Amino acid sequence: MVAKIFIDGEAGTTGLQIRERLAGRRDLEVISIDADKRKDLDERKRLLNAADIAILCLPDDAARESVSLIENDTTRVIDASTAFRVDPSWTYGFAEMSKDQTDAIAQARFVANPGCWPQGLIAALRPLVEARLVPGDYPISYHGISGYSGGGKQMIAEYEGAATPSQYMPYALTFVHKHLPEMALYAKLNRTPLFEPVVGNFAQGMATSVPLHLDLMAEIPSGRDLHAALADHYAAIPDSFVRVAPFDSATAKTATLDPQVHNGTNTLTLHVFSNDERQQAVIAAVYDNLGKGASGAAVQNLNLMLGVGARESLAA
Ligand SMILES: NC(=O)C1=CN([C@@H]2O[C@H](COP(=O)(O)OP(=O)(O)OC[C@H]3O[C@@H](n4cnc5c(N)ncnc54)[C@H](OP(=O)(O)O)[C@@H]3O)[C@@H](O)[C@H]2O)C=CC1
Ligand SMILES: CC(=O)N[C@@H](CCC(=O)OP(=O)(O)O)C(=O)O
Repeated sequence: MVAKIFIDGEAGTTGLQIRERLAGRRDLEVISIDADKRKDLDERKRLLNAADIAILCLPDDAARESVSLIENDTTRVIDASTAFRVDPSWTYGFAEMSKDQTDAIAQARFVANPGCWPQGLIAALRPLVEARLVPGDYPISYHGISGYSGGGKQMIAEYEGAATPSQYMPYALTFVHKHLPEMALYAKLNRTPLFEPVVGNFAQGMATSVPLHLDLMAEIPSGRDLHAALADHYAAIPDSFVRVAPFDSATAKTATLDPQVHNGTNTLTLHVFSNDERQQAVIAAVYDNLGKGASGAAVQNLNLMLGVGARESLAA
């Protein structure tokens, strides 16, 4: 059976990159909405109900509207927005998060695709919290830089239309970013992280970091302990797109932290930097905001839900 896929929001930044990845697939048919009916409620409803899997690439309110338009009990949904990420009746679409998550996504009817910022934090911290190397109440700070496509069509237009676009723009300095509940829930933190995001003057890609004062841990881990816990976790995940850079090369090659290094792929690489004498470490993550951060992850989840090869349409 050829699965019917409808991308609601296919003309947006995330939707377009999903379309590109799915072009040429023979196991599925992308059913498209006419350009002049993109926001026509009846037409969206018709296509949402005709699809085997609907991928929502919309602002939160429009994504909620799409879900409410589904009247059958068969259309499955992957939602790229923030609307359902901490909803317990949805399955969180970060396949590498735990050993069971791949199967949970494969079976799920409603999958919430992860946010771009949360993925770097969850990838870096959840295995360390589960291994009790970092306590859940540790005061986490999370910093990162994203390409401007992270802000969708509007931010792309602002940057590409400006005579002198900002090179380095910190934002969310009220510390109430919409991704905080998702970060805390899935990284298993019971204290809200202090999050300081930055947008840079480049289109795509991101690099994030979590600094850790190891002397504040009950049992002080070494950098190698942190690295081993992360490497063991991701080695046990089938078809993981999360890689852990070798410990030694990570400390030697900071050039690999270029936020654009994984653009066009679905790879997320973690690096562990540490100084055991000073009892300090940083876990860094590098990935594409429109790869593993959004469109790539959506295709990874689609592949799991369709039961096809995990790497179909995805460059690693
Ligand atoms: N960009 C990124 O890196 C990431 C984005 N996301 C999430 O993915 C979702 C889409 O983001 P992104 O692609 O960046 O956003 P864009 O603004 O680039 O695209 C959103 C699209 O949705 C369309 N749209 C808006 N309202 C409606 C509606 N009521 N009915 C039908 N279509 C509508 C827009 O049309 P129009 O332009 O005409 O208004 C636009 O084409 C968001 O929830 C975002 O938070 C998640 C992770 C990363
Ligand atoms: C650079 C930029 O503005 N990024 C967006 C996040 C993009 C993203 O991840 O979208 P979701 O909110 O759906 O996860 C922000 O910080 O709000």
